[in-house]
Order: sequence, then structure tokens, then C-alpha cells
Amino acid sequence: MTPFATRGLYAITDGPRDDLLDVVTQALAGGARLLQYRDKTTDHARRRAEASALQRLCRSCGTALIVNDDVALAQAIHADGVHLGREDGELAAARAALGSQAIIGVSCYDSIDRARAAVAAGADYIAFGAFFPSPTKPHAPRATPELLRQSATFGVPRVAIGGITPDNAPSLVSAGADFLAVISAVFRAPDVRAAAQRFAHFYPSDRDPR
Ligand SMILES: Cc1ncc(COP(=O)(O)OP(=O)(O)O)c(N)n1
Ligand SMILES: Cc1ncsc1CCOP(=O)(O)O
Ligand SMILES: [Mg+2]
Repeated sequence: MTPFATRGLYAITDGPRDDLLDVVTQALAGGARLLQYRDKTTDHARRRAEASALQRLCRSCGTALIVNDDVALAQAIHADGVHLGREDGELAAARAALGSQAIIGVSCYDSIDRARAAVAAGADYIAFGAFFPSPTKPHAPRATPELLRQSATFGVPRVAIGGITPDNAPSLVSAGADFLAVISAVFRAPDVRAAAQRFAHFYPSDRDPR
């Protein structure tokens, strides 16, 4: 298991692309502290091969790899953890499959009650959002920074997601976001490494781009 960083850029991949390993390498070089493999396709063979390759890459950089949605894939490739939304199964089942050391993150959308319940059930981080209009998920429920403040004492890292850019990130960092989870503004940027660095700069004590 790769140790779980507690703050910084949480880069999330943006689906099938031929240069996946290359752009993830750039994001890690720019200072991403957590990586999520997010691919909503049903091409199981490609997903497994890509997730395995990313796990090797992340391990070599000391960055934990989280698999979105798919506990079985996370288990098969020995990922560091899984991210679960409301459609993705129970946390207890994921914990039983992946073990006590696995990083299990839970989507809480705009709900402080869901966040409280997730922590009580053993979530390792909670995620709120979307905070801004998201090019990736335009119909995602909208959240406010108040949720980050209200969850300050919950005892697990708080992740902000949804339409986050270097320009709008400061309001989330000052409200207490431990991680900025970003898809488009990192992986659709012309220079992925430079884009990741811009987000890493919001966490200066944790800045040592690889
Ligand atoms: C860090 C993080 N936060 C939220 C999500 C969204 O999860 P979910 O609601 O299950 O939606 P999909 O990503 O599966 O479309 C996430 N993936 N990561
Ligand atoms: C998966 C997800 N859940 C809420 S918004 C979102 C997508 C985030 O992507 P982007 O950074 O491109 O807005
Ligand atoms: Mg999901």
C-alpha cells in the first residue's frame, strides 16, 4: 500500500485516450498527490490493463491509485483504494473485499448528513461537489463551500470536485478543501504538467514536484 497523502491535487483521469500513461506521468511530475482511474466504459480488458499500468506507475512515484466505481477491478490490480458514489455499492462490502488498509472515498454531493454517515461507516475521505459547472459532469448536483467548513472536524480529508480551475480554487482551499479533485483543468490542458503544478501550488508545504 502506498501511504495516503493528506492534501494536494487529486488528479482524475478522463476516460479512454491513447496517451493515458503519458499524461498521467505529467500530472504526477506536476505534483498530483492522489490519482483516480475513472473510465466509464465497459471495455473490461482495456480497463484492467490500463489500471494495472497506472498502479505500477503510481507506485514508482509513491502516489496512491484509487479506482472509480469498481471494487472488483481495484481488488484485481491491487489498487490502493476505491471511490464510491451513491450507485456504486456499500462501503462495508468494499472494505470487506479490499481490507482495512484500503483507501475508500465516498461521494457526498451536497449532503453533510451523507458525509457524517460515510465517516461513521469508515470512509477514509469524503468528497463534496460539484462546486462549479463541470465540463465532465454538467448535471452533477451543486455544492457550496459551507459544506467544507461544516465538515472541518469530521477527522478525514475533505475533497472538493467539479469544475475546479486554478482561478476558482482559492475559495475552496480557504474553506478547507484538503484535496482539489480535477479532471478537465488538468487532463484537457495543453500542458498537463504545468496545469498540475498550478494546483499543487495551493498546498505550498506539500510542494515537491517529482
Ligand atoms: C473524488 C471524487 N469525488 C466524486 C466523484 C463522483 O463519484 P460518483 O458520484 O460515483 O460519480 P462518477 O464519478 O462515478 O460518475 C468521484 N468520482 N471522485
Ligand atoms: C465526477 C464528478 N463528480 C462531480 S463533478 C465531476 C466531474 C469533475 O470533472 P471536472 O474537473 O472536469 O469538472
Ligand atoms: Mg461512481
